[in-house]
Amino acid sequence: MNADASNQPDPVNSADDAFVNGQGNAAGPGEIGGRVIPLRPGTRSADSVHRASEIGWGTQVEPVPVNGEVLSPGESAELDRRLPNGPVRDAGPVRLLPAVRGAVTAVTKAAHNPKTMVVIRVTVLTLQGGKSWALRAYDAGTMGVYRRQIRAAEAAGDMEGLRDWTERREAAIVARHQRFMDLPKLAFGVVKVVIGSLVGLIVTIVVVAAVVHVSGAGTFAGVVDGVLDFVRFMVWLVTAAWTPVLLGAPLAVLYGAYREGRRRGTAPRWLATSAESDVDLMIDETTVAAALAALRIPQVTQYLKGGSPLQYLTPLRVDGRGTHCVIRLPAGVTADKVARRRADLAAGLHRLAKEVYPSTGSEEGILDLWIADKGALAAGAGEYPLLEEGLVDVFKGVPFGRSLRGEPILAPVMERNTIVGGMPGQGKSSGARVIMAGAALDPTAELRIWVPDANFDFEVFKPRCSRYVMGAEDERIGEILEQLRELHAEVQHRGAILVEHEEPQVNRKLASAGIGLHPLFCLLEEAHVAIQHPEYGTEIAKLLVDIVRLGRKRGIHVIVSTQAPTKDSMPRDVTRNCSNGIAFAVGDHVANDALLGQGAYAAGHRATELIPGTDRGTAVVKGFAGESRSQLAQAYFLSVAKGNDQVTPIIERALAAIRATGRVPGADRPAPQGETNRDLLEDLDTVLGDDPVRAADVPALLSRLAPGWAPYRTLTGKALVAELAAQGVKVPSTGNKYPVDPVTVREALAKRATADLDGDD
Ligand SMILES: Nc1ncnc2c1ncn2[C@@H]1O[C@H](COP(=O)(O)OP(=O)(O)OP(=O)(O)O)[C@@H](O)[C@H]1O
Repeated sequence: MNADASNQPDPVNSADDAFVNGQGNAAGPGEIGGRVIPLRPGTRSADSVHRASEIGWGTQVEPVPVNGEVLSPGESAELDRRLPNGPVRDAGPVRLLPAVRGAVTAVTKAAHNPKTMVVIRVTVLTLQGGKSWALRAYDAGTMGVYRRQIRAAEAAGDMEGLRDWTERREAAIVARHQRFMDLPKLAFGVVKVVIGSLVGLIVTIVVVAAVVHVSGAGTFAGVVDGVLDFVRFMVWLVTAAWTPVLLGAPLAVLYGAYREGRRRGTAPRWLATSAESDVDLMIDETTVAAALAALRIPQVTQYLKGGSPLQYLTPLRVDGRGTHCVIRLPAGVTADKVARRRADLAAGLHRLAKEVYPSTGSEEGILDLWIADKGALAAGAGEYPLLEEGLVDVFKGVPFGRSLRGEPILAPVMERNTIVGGMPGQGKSSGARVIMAGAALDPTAELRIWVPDANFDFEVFKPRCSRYVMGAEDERIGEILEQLRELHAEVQHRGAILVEHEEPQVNRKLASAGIGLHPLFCLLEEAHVAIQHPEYGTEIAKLLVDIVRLGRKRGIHVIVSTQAPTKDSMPRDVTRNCSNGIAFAVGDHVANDALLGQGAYAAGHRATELIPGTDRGTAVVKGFAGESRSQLAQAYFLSVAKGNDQVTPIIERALAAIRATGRVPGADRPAPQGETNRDLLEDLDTVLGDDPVRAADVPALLSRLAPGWAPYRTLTGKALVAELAAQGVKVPSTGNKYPVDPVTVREALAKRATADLDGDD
């Protein structure tokens, strides 16, 4: 609102001016005339500023008529209320002219009327859809895809790519030309087929009519009349349907254009209505380029600024539940750099971080990008397929999850071992549980589960297991060691059975033959806890190495689960012999390669690119689809939570299937009992011959006699002498050799026996 600068002072403006200039009006109270103070630039319209500079300080201001009306504070507040953006600031209390007020009210109403907004939005989207079709038609007509790739290869100095795309373009032109040349031939062929069909139809009608006539079932003319009636009906039907079809066609085209416009997702944001919050952004070359540009990586920005399109090694194409492409990034940018900005990239693509999977392709500078359709991954892998019914043949694999593309993934388990790893809480136990649930559903399979930790995760499997140990206490880990020794012996035994049957490895036939070669699934959870146990760890590690190395071909599948495998927490020979690798989010390339194989990180198989939390339940899996390939998998999830225990019904179903055929495989053999007590004097009596033996050499003899008895493994000569002294057997020092004399030992034994007898009396 312009100031009224006439000689007649505007009381409102005067107050305003005084405020903005920081001084009062020069005229005293009651004075009408006085010095006119020009307005400070920036607080008034350009027009008034311009005039102020023209007139200079203290110049008489020309009167300018202004359409306005002085309002009372009440009227001013009422106007504020009606105007769309709340109270008017710095405008002074004014009343609009009726015509302007009408227009403002109409526009305001329209802008706030959802129906009007929808109409505008639909119109804009339909027009944009039409434009998109036109551009696509132009693109297709002028071989746009090839054109852009040729430019991109040229810009990147990629001569091979340039040659390749040029050749592809030429081949496409030749093919199109050929199709064009073939058109007359095609049309002629269609005409021939139509005429042939007509003639065939007429002949058939004539033959049928003749047969009807001859057989006396009707007359020749009757059949022909019937056919003619049918033809007349069809003509009538087409004529009747023609008008609605003609009227509906433009509507269908408009609807198609609207859909196309929505897919492009480029309608102005201010036109979005709450009903369309699910509008998807169409993923195409432009949106991908824009999302990459928004990362503000200098080389990418510079490259795109130069007008060169991105170089697509695999152009964008629909891939299962999303879109996939492979891009050669501008020189100096690694795919890893982009992958590390995954959340930012996702924001640019209007996706959640877990819906965008950038990874390193076959070279550092090649970006493999998969973008899920909006919301497509929300349901995770979905329901475990064998939740309600079904059994498994482990020779065909067990259900594990779904690829991001949505295809079910089976984990191959025979002749393999599996290592599962990742940061805490990312899904290791759940992943192992899914594999073991699958194994449980094969009635021929035996299950052994060892959890060296106080952990409920696998308790529900207990009834299906032939061996189950859970707990972090030393005794529990000692038990695990015992059972690994038993398994180690079984590996050897199975080898002998295979030799007997002249087979190199267990197959389905042998596995089902009841000769001790049934599939055996062993899970060692939190394996690092057992392997790093101060007393039993070394032997556990040694046994594991042998079992994973030799057990594969003998029908034994070992799953080791650990957090971040290092050379101390997981022997290299174990990781090397696990051809299945399941890596949930990991912290560094060392853990990555331990899970996915040496060199996996360098080859672009990177669980380091998974985001802890965001990607819970999603893993990079190796060995599930060919040895050299890895893929991203969403694991099925089987809850064992109280009130939502999904595993127990599976175990019950598995047990019912087993009862129909026999017993839980392996459960008939009692678990090896860890040694709870040994008698030192009895053992010395056994290991010592007739001559005295140096005390330092005796522990080795005792260990050989009872390898499972931990105290013998740590026993020293000096400790032995002390222990014998405590039991009444004196060992002389004799030249510092401390010979343990079998005679003294046997005397002590006899003495003890007599004392026992005396006690009994
Ligand atoms: N495939 C999945 N789908 C959905 N949620 C999952 C999936 N896997 C795991 N989760 C969620 O993550 C939680 C932790 O999973 P889990 O116990 O398997 O992790 P972990 O890696 O074994 O953790 P820790 O190392 O602490 O034992 C689960 O309770 C579950 O809520």
